[in-house]
Amino acid sequence: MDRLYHVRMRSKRDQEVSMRRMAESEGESDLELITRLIRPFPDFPSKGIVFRDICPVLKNPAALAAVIDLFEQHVRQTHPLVDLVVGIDARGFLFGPLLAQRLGVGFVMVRKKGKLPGPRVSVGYTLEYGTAEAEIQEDAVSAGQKVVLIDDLLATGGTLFAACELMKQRRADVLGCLVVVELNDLSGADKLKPHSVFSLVRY
Ligand SMILES: O=P(O)(O)OC[C@H]1O[C@H](OP(=O)(O)OP(=O)(O)O)[C@H](O)[C@@H]1O
Ligand SMILES: Nc1ncnc2[nH]cnc12
Repeated sequence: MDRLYHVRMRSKRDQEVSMRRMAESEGESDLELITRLIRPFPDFPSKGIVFRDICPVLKNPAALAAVIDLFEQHVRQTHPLVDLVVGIDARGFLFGPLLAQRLGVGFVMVRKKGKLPGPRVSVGYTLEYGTAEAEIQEDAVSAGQKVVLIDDLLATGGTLFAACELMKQRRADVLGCLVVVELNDLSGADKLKPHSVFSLVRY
C-alpha cells in the first residue's frame, strides 16, 4: 500500500467525521461537544470522589477527533520542536498515539510498575485515591529530547509529576503537559510548575 493511499483514506475519514459532526449537533462548538459528553459519577471509586468519565468522548468519533485537533493545534503553536509524545498508563494511551501520529513524532509509554521489560527507571507517586509507581524503559527517551506529556485527567498532579521526574532522570526536556480534563480544586497545575498544563475542560 502506497503513502498516497493513507493520505486519501485520511482525508476521506476527516470528511466523514466533519459530516457526522455537522449532522449531529449544529451550532455546538468542538469544546462544547467534548464537555457535554464527559459524565460525572459521584462517589466512584470511593466516597467523596466525583469520577469524570471520558468513555462517551472515545465512543463519539467527532468528539475524539476534536480532542486530537485541539491538542495538535496547541502543540504546533506552542511546542513546534517536540520530538516525542509521552503518554501515561492507562488513559493517556487512548489519546497519545493519535496525537503523535498527527504530529509525525514517536510515542512513549509511562507504565505502572511491572509491565515493561528490560532496563527501566521508576518513581513512586500518590493519587487522588491511592499510591502507585511509574516506569519507563531506560532507552525510551534520550538526553535533550523534547517531549510533551499527555493524560486524560489532571487531579492532584501526582501522576504527571512522577512522569516529569522520569523525564528529568533521563535528562529529557518537558515542553508541557496536555490533559482533556483538569480538576481545578486539586491544584495539580501548581504541583507541576514550572511546566505548563494545557487542558480542554476544567471543573
Ligand atoms: O493527578 P493525579 O491525582 O495523579 O490523578 C490523575 C491520574 O489518575 C487517573 O489514573 P489512574 O491512576 O486512576 O489509572 P488508570 O488510568 O489506569 O485508570 C488518571 O487517568 C490520571 O492518570
Ligand atoms: N475524579 C477523577 N475522575 C476520573 N479520573 C480520575 N483520576 C483521578 N481522579 C479522577
